[in-house]
Amino acid sequence: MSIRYISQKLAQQALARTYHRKSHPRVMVVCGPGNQGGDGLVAARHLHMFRYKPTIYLPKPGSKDIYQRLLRQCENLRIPVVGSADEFEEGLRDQDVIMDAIFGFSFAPPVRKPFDTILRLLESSKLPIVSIDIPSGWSVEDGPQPLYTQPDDKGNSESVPTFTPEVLVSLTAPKQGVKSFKGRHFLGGRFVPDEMNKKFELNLPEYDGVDQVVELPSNSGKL
Ligand SMILES: NC(=O)C1=CN([C@@H]2O[C@H](COP(=O)(O)OP(=O)(O)OC[C@H]3O[C@@H](n4cnc5c(N)ncnc54)[C@H](OP(=O)(O)O)[C@@H]3O)[C@@H](O)[C@H]2O)[C@@H](O)CC1
Repeated sequence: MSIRYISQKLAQQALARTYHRKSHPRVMVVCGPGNQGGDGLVAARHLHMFRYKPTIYLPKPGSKDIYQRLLRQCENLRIPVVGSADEFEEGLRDQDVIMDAIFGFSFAPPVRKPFDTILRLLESSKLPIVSIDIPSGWSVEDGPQPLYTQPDDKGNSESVPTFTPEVLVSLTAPKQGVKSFKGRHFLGGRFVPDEMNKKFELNLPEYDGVDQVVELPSNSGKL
């Protein structure tokens, strides 16, 4: 089984440890077009299997075959999928928590449409947010930075707010840019060989029993 197939399930596990399905059953899973969006689709499927009520928002579905197949699995389970920003904004009124699976480590500013609108909606939402790997819009190296839209034909660009999630689920190892993160921070990806851990001085924590996620000490993006 590949790293991707294992790691995709971890976001659901970390969310479930923080937001119980009885208090927070409705989860809006916002999926980007890359591998992180694929992780979001797997998390949505697992949330469904664990009796949450996920809704998927796909502003720009990924074109890879695996992405399409992951989406098909969600559709087969009748997990609702919304495609427009209006539906998303409307749908947010009936949610308990947002899972941010928009951008991971391949995000490169400036922000292209329609993701500027989506990041604004997330920032203004009063709902708790669980981000996968790195909060969308943050720099993977430098954390939250001033963010702008791609310049229009006249060279004008607008500022786009960044948000800070309540919960972060780092995959494999926390990224440099989340050192300042102060919310609940989980790490998933119990598949790094000891040799690699030592060689790159990752200083990864021990996982308990057969757990696939481990909670990191509060206020510590650094291991
Ligand atoms: N690979 C692995 O081994 C593992 C990966 N894992 C997970 O995958 C994540 C990395 O996945 P990734 O590399 O596919 O890219 P990702 O961060 O999802 O987004 C790229 C997409 O975003 C888009 N986009 C970018 N910039 C943009 C902008 N300014 N404005 C608008 N759009 C923009 C860009 O779209 P496009 O250029 O196609 O329009 C592209 O398709 C990683 O963080 C972790 O979560 C785990 O499962 C562990 C194993």
